[in-house]
Amino acid sequence: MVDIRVKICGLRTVEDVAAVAAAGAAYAGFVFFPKSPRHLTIAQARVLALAAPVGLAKVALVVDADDAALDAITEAMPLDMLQLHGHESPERVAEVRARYGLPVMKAVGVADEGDLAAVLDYSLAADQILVDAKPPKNADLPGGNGLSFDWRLVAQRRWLKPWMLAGGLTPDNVAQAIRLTNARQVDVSSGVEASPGVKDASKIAAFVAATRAPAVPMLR
Ligand SMILES: O=C(O)c1ccccc1N[C@@H]1O[C@H](COP(=O)(O)O)[C@@H](O)[C@H]1O
Repeated sequence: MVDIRVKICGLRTVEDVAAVAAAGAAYAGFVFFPKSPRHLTIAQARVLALAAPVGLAKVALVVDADDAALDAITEAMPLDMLQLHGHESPERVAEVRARYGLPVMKAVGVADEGDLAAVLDYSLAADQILVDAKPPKNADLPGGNGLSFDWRLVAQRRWLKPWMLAGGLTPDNVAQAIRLTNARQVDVSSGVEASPGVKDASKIAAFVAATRAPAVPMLR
């Protein structure tokens, strides 16, 4: 069976970190975006990053962050990856990667086929691509909205860089999403919450377990 690497994003407590590690996820995501119910101060995130066990990769999610903000985050805590979830250009992605010496994952919002061109645009600059649902116009958040896109758009795609599927994934639909898209990495935030910003350990465990289970054939 292929080992699917799971990222659980938007952790806010040390209990969340423990639940993510116990479930066997590969990545823990910390959100630095004040409008998000998952936003952390640097001091809060530092506590969580230091609580993460060896082997759980710590990802800082930022949205159009400037160097001052990234300096403060990266100097305060050990990190394994930066996730850029705003309108960062390929040039800015390359700049961030060079300045901080960390792998960079660039989020690309997808609503239709045309949006996939951006995956190529970022493929040289970024280490990984996060293929997420495009947020609705006037949404407060550029991600973490619990919305999915038509997975058939990325079905069986091969790209230059490793990619991660996100957007509206849940314990109930992730196996089907993996089967349809052949994604080897998946990312979830609201689908494992009891309420916005409040993670549910049983949903985290169920989500990771669902990525390990053989997917049932899709009914057409
Ligand atoms: O989670 C957030 O609050 C967030 C805020 C700003 C940008 C991105 C955010 N989350 C990312 O979006 C994906 C998908 O979220 P969901 O599962 O549909 O709720 C999430 O995994 C984060 O990487």
